[in-house]
Amino acid sequence: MQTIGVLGAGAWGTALAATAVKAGRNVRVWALEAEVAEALSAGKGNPVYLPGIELPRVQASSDMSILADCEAILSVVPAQHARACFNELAEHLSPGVPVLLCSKGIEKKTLSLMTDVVHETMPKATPAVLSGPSFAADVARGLPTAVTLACADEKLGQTLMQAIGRSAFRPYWSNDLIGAEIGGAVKNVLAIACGIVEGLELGKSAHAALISRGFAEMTRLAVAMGAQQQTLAGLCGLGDLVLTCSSPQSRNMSFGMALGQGRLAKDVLAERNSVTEGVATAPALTELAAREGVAMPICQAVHEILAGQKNVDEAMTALLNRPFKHEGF
Ligand SMILES: NC(=O)c1ccc[n+]([C@@H]2O[C@H](COP(=O)([O-])OP(=O)(O)OC[C@H]3O[C@@H](n4cnc5c(N)ncnc54)[C@H](O)[C@@H]3O)[C@@H](O)[C@H]2O)c1
Ligand SMILES: O=P(O)(O)OC[C@H](O)CO
Repeated sequence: MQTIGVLGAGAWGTALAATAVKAGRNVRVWALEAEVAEALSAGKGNPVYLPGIELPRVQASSDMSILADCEAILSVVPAQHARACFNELAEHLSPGVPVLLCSKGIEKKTLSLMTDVVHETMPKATPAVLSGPSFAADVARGLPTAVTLACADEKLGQTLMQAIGRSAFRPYWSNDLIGAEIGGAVKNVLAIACGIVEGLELGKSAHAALISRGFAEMTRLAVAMGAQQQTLAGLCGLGDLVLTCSSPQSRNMSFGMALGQGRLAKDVLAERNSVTEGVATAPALTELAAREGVAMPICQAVHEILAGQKNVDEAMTALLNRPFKHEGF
């Protein structure tokens, strides 16, 4: 597998393109913005979404035909834009080409996971999932990172791992796509909750409790949707939950911190050109949890805050006054 396409040139698409180049691949990138494509093709990196990171020259364009003939596609567009992008990508994709889903979210309109969106829009593509604790800036700087690469076919999984992996970017194979997707989507909503706890200065004990009980929510939903419980204990579940809930480098966590400090969601989001995936995933998760009959009180509290149904104090009081119960998942 020599030629890799990257759909989406935000911070993560850029970091993954840099990784694939370092792994020895030819890399082609589709960027929404022509100026981003021009900068990437000129070897100037990505001044809009990942400034200050060197990226050896890649072929980039804002015309999606650049991805035709690629042997694998890394999809790194925000979850709410994936369907529209895949509809366009379908015209350029050869049958059977693996599409490695690297974004972390659930489609709000349909409650679809990204693999569902691939099946619906590009039925001849082979979906796989890349998810785990990995800040784009860390990966682009070559700092050590490990992620889950979930793919139903182990041989294809090995091929994809060889294509993009290297010593500082270590993929681990799993056959559990649903577990990998749910882990990545839910941790973003929990990171907003952790940020709120941090912004309210409720202390590290509350922070740890939230991570543990959030992990139980993530696991409950994933298992109800057909995932293996052990997947959630891995990089794409607990690993990413710990990273994202522990650092304001996370957009989701820093967004939650701002809410906890009394700022309005719309004002914080208006200041950003980057995506805060948990904002759209929170309402989707609340609906999914109801559909699957699982309790996700922390994620629901985040949704209620974002929907203006409760303020942060009311949401926190409601969570703290839930009945005492058995600790299990
Ligand atoms: N940044 C990270 O550290 C990181 C790490 C792992 C996973 N991810 C995931 O990767 C995905 C992309 O995040 P990011 O950080 O690379 O993005 P970003 O926040 O850096 O940039 C936003 C991206 O959204 C794109 N975009 C905006 N409107 C669009 C539209 N209508 N159609 C298509 N694309 C559109 C922009 O072109 C840009 O590429 C998210 O799901 C995120 O959760 C990010
Ligand atoms: O900045 P965030 O919150 O989107 O998190 C980035 C990555 O998903 C961390 O693994």
